[in-house]
Amino acid sequence: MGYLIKGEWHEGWYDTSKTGGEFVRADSQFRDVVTANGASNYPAEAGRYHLYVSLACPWAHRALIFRKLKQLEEVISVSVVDPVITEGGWAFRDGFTDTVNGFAFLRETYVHANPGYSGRVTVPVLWDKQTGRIVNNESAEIIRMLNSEFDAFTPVKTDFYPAAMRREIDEVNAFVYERINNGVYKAGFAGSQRVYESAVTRLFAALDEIEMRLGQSRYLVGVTLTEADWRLFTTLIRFDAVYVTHFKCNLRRIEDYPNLSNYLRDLYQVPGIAETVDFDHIKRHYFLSHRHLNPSGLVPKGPMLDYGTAHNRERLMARGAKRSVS
Ligand SMILES: N[C@@H](CCC(=O)N[C@@H](CS)C(=O)NCC(=O)O)C(=O)O
Repeated sequence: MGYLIKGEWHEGWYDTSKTGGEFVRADSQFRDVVTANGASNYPAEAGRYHLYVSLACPWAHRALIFRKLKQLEEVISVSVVDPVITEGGWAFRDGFTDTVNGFAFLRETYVHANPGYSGRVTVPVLWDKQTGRIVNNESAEIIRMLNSEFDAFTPVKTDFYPAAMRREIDEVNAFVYERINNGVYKAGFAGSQRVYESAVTRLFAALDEIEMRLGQSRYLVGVTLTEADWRLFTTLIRFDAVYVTHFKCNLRRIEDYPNLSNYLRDLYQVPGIAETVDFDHIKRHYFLSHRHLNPSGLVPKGPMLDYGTAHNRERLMARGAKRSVS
């Protein structure tokens, strides 16, 4: 694992010494947008854009979910990196190939797009084949583009970020991002016992709150399945398999929460979603990439959980969310 400084690769782990042991996620740097109406440099077109993803990564998983839900498989192509990060960062090897540029390492896309790039090399990356540039490497923005800007090229017009619900979706997203999506990393990458304990306590307080909310409504924002649910899903589906042990988020499992565990099954069983979940990549990525957290390099065999079993969420269809997160 490492990062680029002015286009040069350096090996190195996240430095938490300057932040009192706290893991601080850096902002993504490529923030252009694809637009349906040509209002940006990147007009929506079929076959022009490419996604670089890891099947292991919760942020990249968001993008794969939106590509699947919006039936954009023929419109936006994909390259999958090797799930294990070793020296050199995310790489294409052992059958994982960069089908657009033929690069050996993902970092080459960053340097190609910006030769002076300094920062981490992360997935997902939305690449423009026409200009050879990175359009965007922020999953929260990539899913918005897939949700709305490619509707001319898909029969699926479902809007997962409807205008009338945006305020509430944004509110839930902010809470879920800070306390849960990033919360598991704050626990797992904490550089001291104090920081870890505080992170894990905040994480589970947030899960308790979401558990209550999901007792009132089928989805995070009432009876409509929205972007907010998919953003939570990618963390929940990794939780019992990885975060409980590898990141020491072990006060409870998702399986121990009646509402969260049924909700997770409900989302997992949405047509197409199970195909986007790859537990082999997920487990190998975390347990083999962060070797200082798992020096033996052994990948756990379990847990034995089946997300295809029945859930009880339909009974909540008539009711909307009454509670709001604080
Ligand atoms: N804010 C970014 C975060 C992406 C991210 O951190 N991806 C991780 C994989 S789960 C990564 O590529 N990490 C490599 C690194 O930090 O060196 C997004 O949501 O797109």
